[in-house]
Amino acid sequence: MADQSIPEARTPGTPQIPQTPEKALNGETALNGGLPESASHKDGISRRRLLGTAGAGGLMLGAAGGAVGYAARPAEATPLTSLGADQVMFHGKHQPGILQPLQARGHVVAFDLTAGAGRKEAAALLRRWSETAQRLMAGEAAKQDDTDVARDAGPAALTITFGFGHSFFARTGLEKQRPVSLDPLPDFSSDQLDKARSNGDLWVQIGANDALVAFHALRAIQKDAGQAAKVRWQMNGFNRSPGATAHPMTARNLMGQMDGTRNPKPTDADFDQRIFVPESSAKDPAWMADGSYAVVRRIRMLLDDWEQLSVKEQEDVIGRHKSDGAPLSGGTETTEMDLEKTDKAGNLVVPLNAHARITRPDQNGGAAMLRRPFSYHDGIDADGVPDAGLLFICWQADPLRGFVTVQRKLDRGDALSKFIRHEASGLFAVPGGATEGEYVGQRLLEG
Ligand SMILES: C=CC1=C(C)c2cc3[nH]c(cc4nc(cc5[nH]c(cc1n2)c(C)c5CCC(=O)O)C(CCC(=O)O)=C4C)c(C)c3C=C
Ligand SMILES: [Fe+2]
Repeated sequence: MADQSIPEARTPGTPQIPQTPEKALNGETALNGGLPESASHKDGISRRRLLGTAGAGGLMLGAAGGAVGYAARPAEATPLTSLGADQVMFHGKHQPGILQPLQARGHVVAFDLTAGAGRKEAAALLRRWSETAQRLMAGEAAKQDDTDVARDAGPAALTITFGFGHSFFARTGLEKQRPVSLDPLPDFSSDQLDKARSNGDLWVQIGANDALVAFHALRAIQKDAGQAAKVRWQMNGFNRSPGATAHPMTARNLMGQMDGTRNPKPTDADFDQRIFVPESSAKDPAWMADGSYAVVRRIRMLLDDWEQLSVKEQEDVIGRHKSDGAPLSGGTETTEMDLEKTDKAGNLVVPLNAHARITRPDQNGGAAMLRRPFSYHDGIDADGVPDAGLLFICWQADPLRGFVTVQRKLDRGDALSKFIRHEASGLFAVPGGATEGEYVGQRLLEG
């Protein structure tokens, strides 16, 4: 099929408004992309309407600029809602899909290179994937054989992120470039991992605030793989839809808890150091500069057992109130937890094995990670048990200092562990973002 993109449909001169990553992550987004509400009017369209809700972080385009790519949009068409118009830029220092707010839909998919495919085919694949990601994230059609699934929709904050697994490097003759941080994760006593749904040569994370936009991207990425790579496993997830709450709030997981409260923030002095590989790293190859390591765990929630607990028992497992996420030691969601506080009987109000106590960086030698999960639900097993839980995805500069340190601690006595089961696992090196004219991973594949 011919290229359907009509770039001239983008409003000429529509400004691209950068958002600070801090606002992006926390969902504290100005409706007008940080400009005064009354700022400017363009052709009678208010700036607010033009830009839409700047909720996706990265660089945003708004309603008039977000829906290019499919023809037959009437000249007088009503602009897209802010949700559809939200656009994240593909090019940048870091790949998209790390710093942006959680999207309502997510797909994660791992590929293995096929028998005949090596470095050359992998490079061509990453080039194709990068072009597709750039086009789809801009609301354009795929270059070849677009399926029309996202026709009529804007980019809806679509992000597509690419990573390399341990096995990729031997397959492509690039063993010398394999980061030591990709060494296999240790076994944990609570693991019940399905090897067929773990790891993989290549990993792609897709997020969007519209289910059709997300599926469209997944299908395009799969078709681009062609003869070079085959799907190894694929998982689907979701989060709350933007706008579902009266004001931006921390997401809830399928146990009903507020989950994400204590995520590191880009304004933290050590944020970059904890989450991204520095430009000159003694431990990492140069091609990983500005990249990050993603640990992906499919964690089933044993909801029948969990839901037997009283709310008070559930709160003791986590160490925070279920209603508002406030620590059991008092205050609001953002109040610092008082680890020493005792009740009248002298018992600690935040139990020693509470999940939110033992995962704290100050209890783990500073270990920190950026958690950016999706919930999942894959139906109900024959015995009536929901196959549901968390696609736990966390980002860090060093998985040994981040995920592994904390998971070892959890293994030794987390109150939550009775109610969850780790069923699949992956560890991927996610290189820095591509610059204009570059594809993701080029510094590795052509370095
Ligand atoms: C190894 C890392 C972690 C796994 C695995 C994990 C699983 C998991 N967590 C929840 C629910 C909550 N986690 C919370 C906090 C929290 N969890 C981790 C790490 C892992 N969680 C960290 C590093 C933190 C933050 C600690 C801190 O900095 O204080 C919370 C509390 C609210 C919050 O801060 O987000 C909840 C709730 C589930 C349900 C789960 C597995 C299914
Ligand atoms: Fe947690």
